[in-house]
Amino acid sequence: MTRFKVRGIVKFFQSDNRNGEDSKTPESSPDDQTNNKSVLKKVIEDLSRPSKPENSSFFGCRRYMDLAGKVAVITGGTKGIGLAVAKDLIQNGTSRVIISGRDIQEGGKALKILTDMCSDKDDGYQKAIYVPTDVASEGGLKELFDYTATNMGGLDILVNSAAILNESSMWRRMVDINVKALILSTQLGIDLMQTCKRPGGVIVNLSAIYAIKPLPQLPIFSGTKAAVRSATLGFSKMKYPNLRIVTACMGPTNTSMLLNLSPNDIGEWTKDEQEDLLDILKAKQNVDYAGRCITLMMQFADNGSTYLIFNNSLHRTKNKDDTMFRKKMIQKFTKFED
Ligand SMILES: NC(=O)C1=CN([C@@H]2O[C@H](COP(=O)(O)OP(=O)(O)OC[C@H]3O[C@@H](n4cnc5c(N)ncnc54)[C@H](O)[C@@H]3O)[C@@H](O)[C@H]2O)C=CC1
Ligand SMILES: CCC(=O)/C=C/C=C\C[C@@H](O)/C=C/C=C/C=C\[C@@H](O)CCCC(=O)O
Repeated sequence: MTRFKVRGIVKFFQSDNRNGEDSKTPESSPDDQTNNKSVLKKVIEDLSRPSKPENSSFFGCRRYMDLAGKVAVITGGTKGIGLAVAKDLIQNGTSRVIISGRDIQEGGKALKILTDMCSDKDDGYQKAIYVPTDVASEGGLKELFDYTATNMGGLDILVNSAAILNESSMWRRMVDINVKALILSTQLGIDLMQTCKRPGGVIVNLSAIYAIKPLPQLPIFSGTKAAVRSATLGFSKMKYPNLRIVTACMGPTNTSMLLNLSPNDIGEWTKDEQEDLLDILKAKQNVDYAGRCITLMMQFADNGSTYLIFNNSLHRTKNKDDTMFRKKMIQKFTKFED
């Protein structure tokens, strides 16, 4: 059990990241394992500072957004991390949670889970709503935001979780869904949050740890997630009044794609690459923990901040402006001298 306490909110998480993954790991020497682990450890140390779950504040942030009366839209909310966020929002008093996703059967199942959760404290209106949407379709995305504007009168929370992982000839679709759709959704979210009766809100865009340290096995996926991170930071620089736009870099999380992954899926890579990947995957985390962290980000995170949710712990990156070419950043590069 992991105890997670923030400003009086106490939640308990069952950590399941040790569930049998060792049995899937191919043999490697203890030295190799130590080396891989130390590389990974260094990446995390370099880019983040450890969370302090028992702290009475969230990384010293003073802001707190009350979820009561809020309307949330979650793209890719019918499964995995998106659904975990939806559950967490319902549990913590969000008034309306709209989940969207392509697959109607999946949407129906997710809606039942959410509806069952809120039936005993229903205030006479439907808290969870499923809107079938293919985010790859511009028209479909616009309909989702039009629906929200018309039926909810505005939007306070947007989580862009919809994505796919496919490095095959389908990679163009991956770019369409992971990058183009997320950018359009962010723009539509900003527009609605700006123009509704209660202007402002928070947008959380889901990136990946591979945006920071690309995986050789997933170059295109890593690239899409780097684009998400950078575009999100760029949007945050526009400093829309009362609007926060933040990035969650996800580490491997127990969702369907990862649960079904076996070492055979790892393909023809070098031994070092395979072990590096397996080391990362061994750190897979509880999906509900990921959902909880994303809600906390919504409530507390500063505009433009990036958080890493990795191995059942939450980290905030040191630099808000880490993609900007500042003097200090330039010093990290070797200058060309002829
Ligand atoms: N699970 C993990 O280990 C990691 C996840 N992430 C990111 O976290 C986010 C959530 O991932 P998971 O929950 O693991 O994935 P998942 O596959 O469990 O769920 C993805 C959701 O996106 C939806 N979706 C996919 N294509 C869509 C489309 N064209 N239109 C509408 N909805 C669509 C699916 O229906 C599903 O509800 C993604 O952005 C993913 O890239 C990043 C790194 C690691
Ligand atoms: C929304 C889907 C998504 O982004 C899910 C991400 C889940 C996990 C990413 C990461 O933690 C692990 C990936 C490991 C991949 C390992 C092997 C590859 O061979 C899989 C290739 C899958 C593909 O091409 O579709």
